[in-house]
Amino acid sequence: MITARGLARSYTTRRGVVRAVRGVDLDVAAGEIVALLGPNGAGKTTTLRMLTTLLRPSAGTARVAGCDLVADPNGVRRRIGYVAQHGGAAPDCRVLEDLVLQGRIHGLSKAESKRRAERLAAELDLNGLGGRVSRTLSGGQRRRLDLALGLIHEPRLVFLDEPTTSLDPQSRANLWQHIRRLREERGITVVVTTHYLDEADSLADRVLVVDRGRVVASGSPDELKRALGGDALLLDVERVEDAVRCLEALPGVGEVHIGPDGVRCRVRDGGTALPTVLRALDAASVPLRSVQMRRPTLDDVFLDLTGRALREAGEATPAGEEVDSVA
Ligand SMILES: Nc1ncnc2c1ncn2[C@@H]1O[C@H](COP(=O)(O)OP(=O)(O)OP(=O)(O)O)[C@@H](O)[C@H]1O
Repeated sequence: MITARGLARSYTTRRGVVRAVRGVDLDVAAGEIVALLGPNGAGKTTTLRMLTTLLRPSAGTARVAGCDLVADPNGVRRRIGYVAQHGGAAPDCRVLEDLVLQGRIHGLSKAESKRRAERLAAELDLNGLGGRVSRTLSGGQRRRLDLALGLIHEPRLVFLDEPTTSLDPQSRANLWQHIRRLREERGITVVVTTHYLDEADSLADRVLVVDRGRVVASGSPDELKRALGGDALLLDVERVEDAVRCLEALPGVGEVHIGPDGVRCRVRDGGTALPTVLRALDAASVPLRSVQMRRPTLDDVFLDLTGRALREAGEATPAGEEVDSVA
């Protein structure tokens, strides 16, 4: 459904050239749900905007839904759906009117547009809301309407940019359910960008981890976590620097990292390593408040690949913001 090679995009700003995407290769098969996972500024939106023809690549080639991205952008546009980060619903328009209008923009007859609008409203739990003005909808309802607007022309491939940002946990899980069901029932292919680990983990068949404009790993969430192996230990300690020194000196303890929740490290087998770790911290007089042992998460995968935790990466390092001075 998508084949991209060496996709790149730079922005020229007053400070210089920002290389937002630096050569992305991508293969997405029909019917897959693929997540581009990365921190703020990693280049996810730029990649999506290129694949949806909204932005011309500075370099690289791609075929999207059977059409060449650069030679036939209209062909691509006709075959895909795109739901932007802030959605496309008109705040003062009524739900069904907006859906019908969107269908008409895609060249559907009034009757066909209305039929599809009603079907989508039913599928996406918008029944009974057809007469409501969009700005009065809840966040979850609004995102479902955005999704419906992106699907009215029945594309085989849909791109969703950060679909659940600013939704509460229940509405997020509900939207994932809808997206999965649309895939099951309509067989659509979904490419989604996210900086939420749980979203990539529970929604996607395959995750492409994006950092500083590059894909640094790809695989199913389980494959990525399995490849890492071992267990993660999270230690809430009082003297963080001493704890780090102590852990780094222990054989079999790797990737010691200070995060917002405490000191994190990886060990081959948590059950065996834990007593050794606790004894060493005690011997170094490092007070321990709590310890958690768990299987690796996608955050551990990101940490392993980049040396930074995903949740901190956006703030700690302006990924992609490496500015090359203008010649
Ligand atoms: N129009 C623009 N002009 C200049 N720089 C830009 C522009 N759009 C994006 N960038 C920069 O390109 C880099 C990648 O941005 P992009 O929006 O693609 O990242 P992202 O991973 O989607 O982040 P987010 O999750 O915050 O949307 C960032 O450093 C960003 O500041």
